[in-house]
Amino acid sequence: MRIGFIGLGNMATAIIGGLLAQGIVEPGDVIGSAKTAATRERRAAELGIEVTADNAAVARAADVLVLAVKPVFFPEVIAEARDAVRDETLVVSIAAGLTVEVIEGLFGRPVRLVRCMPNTPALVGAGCTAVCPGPRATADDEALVLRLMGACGTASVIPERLMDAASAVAGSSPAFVFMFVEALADGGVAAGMPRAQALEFAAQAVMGSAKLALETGRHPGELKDMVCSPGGTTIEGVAALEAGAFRAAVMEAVAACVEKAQRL
Ligand SMILES: NC(=O)C1=CN([C@@H]2O[C@H](COP(=O)(O)OP(=O)(O)OC[C@H]3O[C@@H](n4cnc5c(N)ncnc54)[C@H](O)[C@@H]3O)[C@@H](O)[C@H]2O)C=CC1
Ligand SMILES: O=C(O)[C@@H]1CCC=N1
Repeated sequence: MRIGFIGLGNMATAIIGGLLAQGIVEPGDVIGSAKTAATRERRAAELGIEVTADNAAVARAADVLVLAVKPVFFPEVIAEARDAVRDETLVVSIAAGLTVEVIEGLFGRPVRLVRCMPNTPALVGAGCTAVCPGPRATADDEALVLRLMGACGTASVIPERLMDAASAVAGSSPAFVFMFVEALADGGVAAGMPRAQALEFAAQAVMGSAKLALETGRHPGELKDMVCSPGGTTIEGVAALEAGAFRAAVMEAVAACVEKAQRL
């Protein structure tokens, strides 16, 4: 099976890296295209995959074709590649905001299409991917995408009406988490920790907290209460975050992502 990626940016690279690391594909199974020679050369060196400037060549070679450019470039990329896409090719879009209907409209014909909303932790096998099969995707297509993306973390089928929410909560949220980790480390540095140690402690504490929530299934509020010793230090920090409208700010970040996705 050959997997083609049109676009070799941050997300495509994370997926390819995750698939390679998990041994799901070999470098020879992957062909990709990127806009610039510099990107093509870098990805070829990093990943050991075949690269080209020719999107139609990627489409022609691919049994699974991943459209991994930004939404704004979908019209030109699909116009360039669609005649080379075989009827039996499975097309996977990872674009935020673009619906199955819009993407099929750009092809101008029925295609075996599955929408995915992955995230960058796929690179280390800890991704979270939402999957939405189009009307002409077969059960085997859905199973294949679940297998590929499930090898890079978790992969779950959701209704298309929730894809913008999933894009915010899982696709975009790593950026928010990295901001949180950086801010925790800044606080540690302010209290005298060396920067590298503060970053390691912050990232490990966030990863451990997420692992504790996922593996126990206990509500985050309960887990938060487990940390807040009566009259202790943590509850002072919780009070400071509440005073800074931390939860409201996070909810507003999700809403802003959803609103932008709906405008794409
Ligand atoms: N970055 C992320 O964490 C996530 C991104 N996505 C989606 O993935 C897609 C790509 O996003 P990023 O990787 O962040 O963007 P990026 O800017 O890092 O990469 C985009 C890639 O597309 C290439 N490209 C642009 N025009 C092209 C063309 N005409 N032909 C061939 N290649 C072309 C660029 O050279 C670049 O390699 C977007 O649709 C985004 O919504 C989805 C989930 C998460
Ligand atoms: O920022 C974006 O548009 C993409 C989609 C989700 C994460 N990154």
